[in-house]
Amino acid sequence: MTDIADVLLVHGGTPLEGEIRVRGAKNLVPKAMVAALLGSEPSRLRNVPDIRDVRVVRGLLQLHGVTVAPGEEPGELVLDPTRVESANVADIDAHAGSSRIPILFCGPLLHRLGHAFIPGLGGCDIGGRPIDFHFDVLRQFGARIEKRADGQYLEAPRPLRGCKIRLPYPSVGSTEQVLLTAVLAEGVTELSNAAVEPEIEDLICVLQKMGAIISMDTDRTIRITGVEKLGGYTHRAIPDRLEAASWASAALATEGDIYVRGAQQRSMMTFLNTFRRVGGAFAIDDEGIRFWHPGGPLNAIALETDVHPGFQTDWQQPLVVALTQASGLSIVHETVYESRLGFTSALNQMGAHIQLYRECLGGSACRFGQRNFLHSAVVSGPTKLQGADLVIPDLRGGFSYLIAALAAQGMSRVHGIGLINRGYENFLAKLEGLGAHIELPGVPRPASGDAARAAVA
Ligand SMILES: CC(=O)N[C@H]1[C@@H](OP(=O)(O)OP(=O)(O)OC[C@H]2O[C@@H](n3ccc(=O)[nH]c3=O)[C@H](O)[C@@H]2O)O[C@H](CO)[C@@H](O)[C@@H]1O
Ligand SMILES: C=C(OP(=O)(O)O)C(=O)O
Repeated sequence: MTDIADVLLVHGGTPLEGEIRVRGAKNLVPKAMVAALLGSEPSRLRNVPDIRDVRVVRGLLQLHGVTVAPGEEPGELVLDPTRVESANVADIDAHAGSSRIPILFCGPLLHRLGHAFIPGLGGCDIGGRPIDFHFDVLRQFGARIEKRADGQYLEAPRPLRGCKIRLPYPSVGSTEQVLLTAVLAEGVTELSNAAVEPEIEDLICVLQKMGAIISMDTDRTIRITGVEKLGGYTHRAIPDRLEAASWASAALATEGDIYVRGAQQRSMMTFLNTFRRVGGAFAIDDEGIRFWHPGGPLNAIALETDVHPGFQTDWQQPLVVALTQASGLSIVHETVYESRLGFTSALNQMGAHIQLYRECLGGSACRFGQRNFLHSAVVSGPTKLQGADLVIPDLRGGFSYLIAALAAQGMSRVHGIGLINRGYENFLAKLEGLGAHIELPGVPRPASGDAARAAVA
């Protein structure tokens, strides 16, 4: 049963207007925290958001003897890895919780301790999310992996050695696994078909600051020359382009106007082009990006998710809500995850017309085409949305339901909002600051000035 404090009442129909701030990227910050484990000195990470994935990694680092303390400026963490130690596997399991990051502890712990443990992983339920590439990679470095009832146990009988690896698909996590393992492995590692998302580039920046030698070729090949020792780093995390795009989609779907302080053009090029094709307006300055609905009808588009520099899959779900308001037929082809369109059935209950297909609709045939996955959608719009009872299925799906509820007429009851904390810092205060009419049953609303201040804090 859903906890009462986990239910949000949303009174829709009011455009979201005002300013919010995004801080460091969910898909970089926890990994930069793991990288600190590789150093022989403390590291300083800035622009750290207060989200659940950060708390999970903080807990796991502390279990391994890393001191994690606040730094001088707000949102700064100082991570001291000088006394790394083994942790109890039951404690690791208890802390790993909802995040996928624990698998990235493998390389650093194999280097520091000679052994590691992978607990059950969390992360969004948007596909099978196997970890076979991670295991293949770790074995190639020389790790031994043993599956037991409570998780996977790893050991490095000899120092890990650099190797030549080709990923079957440019997986973000597997690329990071290679980076975090290769930097202290003996010799050279060559990784081809690597993922090159902006968060991966930022992780490479972190590792380079620590003393790693990493080069990237134009053909998605990354070369890492192992070094004997790494120092600490001081780094400001890149802003969260996924959260920024979610607020942009919220502005469009609610016919609103949101200035996203911290949003950066460079990492959002593809999103911005798509947003403009749909008919959204934006203006970029040095501090952030303003997104708004310029009035008039929105345009239906064809959209295909892909690895960077393609349209990021985590942008897909929030934008689909805006596409329910566009005139005509939009086609969405999800090529990264096989089951990332299930959230649309609740949108249909609210009045949207979204039909799912097993075929690859759109540009190219993808890995899911000849299989039984509903991974393409046709969205016909515009449709008026009505408030409904919604149960949040995953992180971006959850934020999408908030957008849909805010765009809808009447009241929605959104269950399971705790999940949204995994990737959206302070989202309730941000919503309040943008003028959303929301209520947590049994919890008094802050004064509107307090909410507006909290939204940009
Ligand atoms: C914490 C984090 O950074 N999460 C992001 C990361 O997830 P994550 O790193 O888990 O995603 P991957 O890029 O690894 O996954 C992409 C595809 O590769 C497949 N795959 C992956 C690994 C493996 O061992 N075997 C395998 O088959 C997956 O099932 C999926 O179909 O990148 C995704 C793609 O940009 C984003 O949606 C997630 O927000
Ligand atoms: C899929 C996502 O994250 P994770 O990999 O942490 O589940 C996401 O951020 O949308």
